[in-house]
Amino acid sequence: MTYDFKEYADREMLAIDLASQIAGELRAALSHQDRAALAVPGGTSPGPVFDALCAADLDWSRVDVLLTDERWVPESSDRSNTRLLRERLLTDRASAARLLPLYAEAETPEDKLAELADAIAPSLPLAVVLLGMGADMHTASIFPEADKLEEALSPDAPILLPMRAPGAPEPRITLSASALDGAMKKHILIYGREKREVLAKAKGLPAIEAPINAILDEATVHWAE
Ligand SMILES: O=C(O)[C@H](O)[C@@H](O)[C@H](O)[C@H](O)COP(=O)(O)O
Repeated sequence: MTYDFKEYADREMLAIDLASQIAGELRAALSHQDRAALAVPGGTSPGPVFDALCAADLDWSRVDVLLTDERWVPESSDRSNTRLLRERLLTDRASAARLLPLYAEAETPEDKLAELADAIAPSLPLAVVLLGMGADMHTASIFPEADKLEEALSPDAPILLPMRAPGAPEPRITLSASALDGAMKKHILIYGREKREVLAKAKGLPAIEAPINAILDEATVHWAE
C-alpha cells in the first residue's frame, strides 16, 4: 500500500491548496463525464477547505455533493454534518451543486437506508472523496469496534450502512469502504502531531483494527500542524 503525504506550512495554506486540487479534479472529471460526485466528511477539520472550495469556478450544476458519513440527527442539531455542508460548502458558486442527502427524518438510519442508498447509487463511482480520520483510526463512520465493522469493510458491502460504535454518541450512517475506496481521487485531511503519529502507527495493521487502511492506497494525505 502506498500513499502520498503532503505537509503544509499551516492550515490556511493547506485549505487553499487542497480546495484548488479538488476543484481541478472535479473540472477534469466534468470534461469527460456529464456529472461528477464529490463526497466530503463532517467533523471539525474540513470547514476551511469548504470555505475555499465553495468559490471555485467550475460547473457546480453538474456536481453531486454528498457526505462520507452522517450522524443520525436532524439538521437543527449542531452535530449535523449536513448542516455544516449547507453552511460552508453549498454556498457561493457551489450552491448550484446537487446535495445527495445521507439523512432523512426518521427514528433510525435503518428506516431510510434503502431510499438514501438508491438515490446515491447512480452517482457512483465518486469522482473525488475527501476523508477525515479520528485518533482511533476510524474514517467516515467506520470505527474500530463498530457493530457493522466487518460488513463495512467487505468488498461486497452495500453502498451505505447504519453504524453504531462505542466512540460515537449517536447512530451513524456511512458509505462503505468499497464505495469510498472506489473514488477516482482520494484525499485524507488530518491536522496535528497526534494524528500524524496515529497514521504512522496504522501502517501494517489490518483494516479491522485500523479502518483508515481500507481507503489509503493511492490516496493523498494532507497534513498541517
Ligand atoms: O462525522 C464525522 O465525525 C466524520 O465524518 C468523521 O469520520 C471525521 O472525519 C473524523 O472523526 C475526524 O474528525 P475531526 O475532523 O473532527 O477530527
